[in-house]
Formats: sequence, structure tokens, C-alpha cells
Amino acid sequence: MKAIVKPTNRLEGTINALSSKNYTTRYLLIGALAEGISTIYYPAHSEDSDAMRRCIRDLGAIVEEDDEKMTIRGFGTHPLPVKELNVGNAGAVLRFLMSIAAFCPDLTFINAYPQSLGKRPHDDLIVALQQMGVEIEHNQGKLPITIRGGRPRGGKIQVSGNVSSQFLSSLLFMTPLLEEDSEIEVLHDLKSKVIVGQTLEVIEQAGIRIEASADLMHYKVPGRQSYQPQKYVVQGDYPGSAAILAAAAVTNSDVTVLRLEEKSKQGEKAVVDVLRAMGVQLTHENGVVRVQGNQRLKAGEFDGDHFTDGVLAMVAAAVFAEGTSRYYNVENLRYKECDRITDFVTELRKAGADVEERQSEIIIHGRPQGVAGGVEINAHFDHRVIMALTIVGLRSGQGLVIRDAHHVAKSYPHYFEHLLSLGAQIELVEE
Ligand SMILES: O=C(O)C1=C[C@@H](OP(=O)(O)O)[C@@H](O)[C@H](O)C1
Ligand SMILES: C=C(OP(=O)(O)O)C(=O)O
Repeated sequence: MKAIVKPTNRLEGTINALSSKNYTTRYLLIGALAEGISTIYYPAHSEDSDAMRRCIRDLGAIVEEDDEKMTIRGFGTHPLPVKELNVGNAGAVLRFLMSIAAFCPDLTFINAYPQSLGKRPHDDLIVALQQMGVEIEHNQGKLPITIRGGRPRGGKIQVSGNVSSQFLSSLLFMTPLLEEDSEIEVLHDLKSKVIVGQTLEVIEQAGIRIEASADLMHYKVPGRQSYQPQKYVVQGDYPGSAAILAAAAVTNSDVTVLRLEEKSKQGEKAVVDVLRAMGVQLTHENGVVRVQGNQRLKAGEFDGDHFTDGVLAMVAAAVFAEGTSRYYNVENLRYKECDRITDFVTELRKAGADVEERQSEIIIHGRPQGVAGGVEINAHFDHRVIMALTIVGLRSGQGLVIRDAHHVAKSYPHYFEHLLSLGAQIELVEE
């Protein structure tokens, strides 16, 4: 599908935030790891959350659903000895399940997206699992990956946090189930640290005890624990909503997004403060964000690691700000669905933006007068690139054509529908 995004002066209306992808994948996983029936209210429906649902079903969980909820009868520490799993293009699903695969005799994660997930590195988790006695065959740290587990050992485990927090989260989900107690030490830096808070939150909701150091670099994990089946309610998704809020910020608008809890542990809730710092008129009360955009934005400098999945949407807004903006500490954007620095900057430049890249930074010289547009954009298989370039297209002279825009469904299948309901001029054409 291609999205033809046309210049749009005004956005107006109210939408319900989509349900959080990251909470949904976590609740599905811990539901599968519990013996008994867990219930998840308002789960996300996206390619990534569907991938987790499909994989836990393949591994033996019984999942039923209606309009409002899913119930899961888990398999505990006894997944079926399946031979193959397809995680689609979902990094978190792959990484979380690589540790669970250590309970299976011989499981291969296939390479279904060679041009996206197939290029992403998983070495740090592979090395950690090998320390636990798990045998792993891999393609230089990339898919396909075969895990020959059986009885993984706890004890002292070291994992690098330099590339992704998902490796640590994966070990935190799995180690409480081991016979031995474990001590996990994070080596180097821990990127996307805030998201580890979501992992610890859901693990605790399922009755598991983990002692974490204040800096989240050391963990004591007692073994022989079991996940309790529980009822979970999925909150609204800040990373996806960040794109709607940014679209409202670059247009003349009066847009309200519901279901965005102020007390959420999602790091991307920081986008509300980023937009405020950029001079956008907005309020955030009782789970409701209201943006009244007037197209005027100020540049700013932000540590993007605190809101990793919201950075691209904020950069898109900064394209129209007065002055030069800088997003720093974002090197790990290079290891996502595409290289979210080089590939993203390339597409922004095509659209007419004045942007520069550094190894771990994106620098934006704002153009309050708008950008030219009138070109075709390559989505690079990346939902967040698609969302961000759509925002830019709304304030371009001649619009933008975004190829392969269906990949938006990785996290936010209703993105275009939501923007259309707010009055965005977008045409969706099957290719
Ligand atoms: O734990 C998670 O669910 C996620 C962690 C983050 O990845 P990194 O830790 O690789 O930055 C984030 O970008 C991703 O969308 C989801
Ligand atoms: C990077 C993302 O997801 P994942 O790492 O799970 O593929 C994302 O949702 O932006």
C-alpha cells in the first residue's frame, strides 16, 4: 500500500490511543509462563502483538479472545518441543522468546524479514545464554537462530546493555523459573533503560520477586519461582500516540488523545514534555492530552534514549521548528527496524528537511516555512519512519508519497484511519 500524504492545514477531533504494544507483548508472555488462566483486557492488535500471540500458541498456550479481552492458559516451564517459530518482524518478541526457547530441545527462529529484523544483531543475548549452558547456532549473531536448550543453568550471568535493553528484559523474564538463583550484571551502558522498568513492573504483577539495584545494572533473581495467573489491563500506547501528537503540533489543530496515563512507566510519555518545551500549547490531565497547535515550534536539545520509540516523531516536529534541534544519545536507533539515523535522515532530506547525522545524534535545522515535498519516500520496513514522514508530508508544499506504508501495522494498524478522522488529507492506494 502507498500513502499519498497531502498538505493539511488543520487537524481536529478526539481519538482513543491505541493499546500499548510493549505491555501487550509482556502480558502475553507472562500469561504463557504462568500455569492457569490469565486475562488481558484491551490488548493491542498489531503485527508485533499478533506475533507474540501466535508464537505462545505454537509453544502450547491456549489463547481465546473476544472484543474486550484475551484469556491465556499458560504452559509454565513446559513449552511444546516445537521445531520452528516465526516472530515476523518483531524484535522484542524474538529476543524475549529466545530465552524461553532455552526450555525447548531444538527450536529455530526463522528469518522472515531478511531486510529488517534479519539485519539486527542478537549477539549479546546469545553470549549470555551460552553462559547458562544453552547451545546456539546462529548466522553471525543474526537470524536464523537455532536454540538447543533443555535445562538452562542460573548463577552469575553477564549481559551487555549497549545495543538493546531487550536482552536484559529477556533474561529477567526467564531466570526466575530456573532451579538455581541468578545474579545478572549488565555490562557497559544500558540503553532504553526506562523500558526495563516496564519489564520489572509486569513481572512483579505476576508475583515474581527480583531485587534490582537503583541504577538497574545489577539484579538478584531467586530461582524456583512461578508466574501467577492474573488479570491485566493494557494502558494506552505513548510511542504510537507520539506521532498523532506531533502531527497536531505541526498543524493548526485542536486534537485530543484519550487513554494516556500521566503515571505510566512508558518512557515515551516524555514526548508530552518535549512538545511543551518546543512551545506547543497542550494540557495533560486525567489521562487526556489535548494539543492546540498553531504551527509555531521552538527548537530544543533532548536525550532521546529516555523515549526511544518517540524520537522519530519528535524529529519530524523539529523539522518545522525555529532554530536548530539536537537529539543525542540515540545510537541504538541504528539497530532497529532500519538504521533510524542514516535511513531516516536520507528520507527526511528527500522531503526537503535540513538534517544532519552523527554516530549517535540527529541534528535538525528547522524550516518553519515548511518543506518542499513532492517526492517518494522509502519506508525501509519501518513503522516509525512511516509515521514520522507522514507528519512531515502534512506540512510540505507538494505532499509526499510513502511507499510500502502498510508496514505501519507493525505497531499501529489504525494510524492512517485515526489521522483521516482528524481531517488529514491522505489517500491510501493498494500497490
Ligand atoms: O522491551 C521492549 O518492548 C522494547 C524495547 C526497545 O528496544 P531497545 O531496548 O532495543 O531500544 C523499544 O525500542 C522497542 O520498541 C520495544
Ligand atoms: C523497535 C521497535 O520494536 P522491536 O524492537 O520490538 O522490533 C519499535 O516498536 O519501534
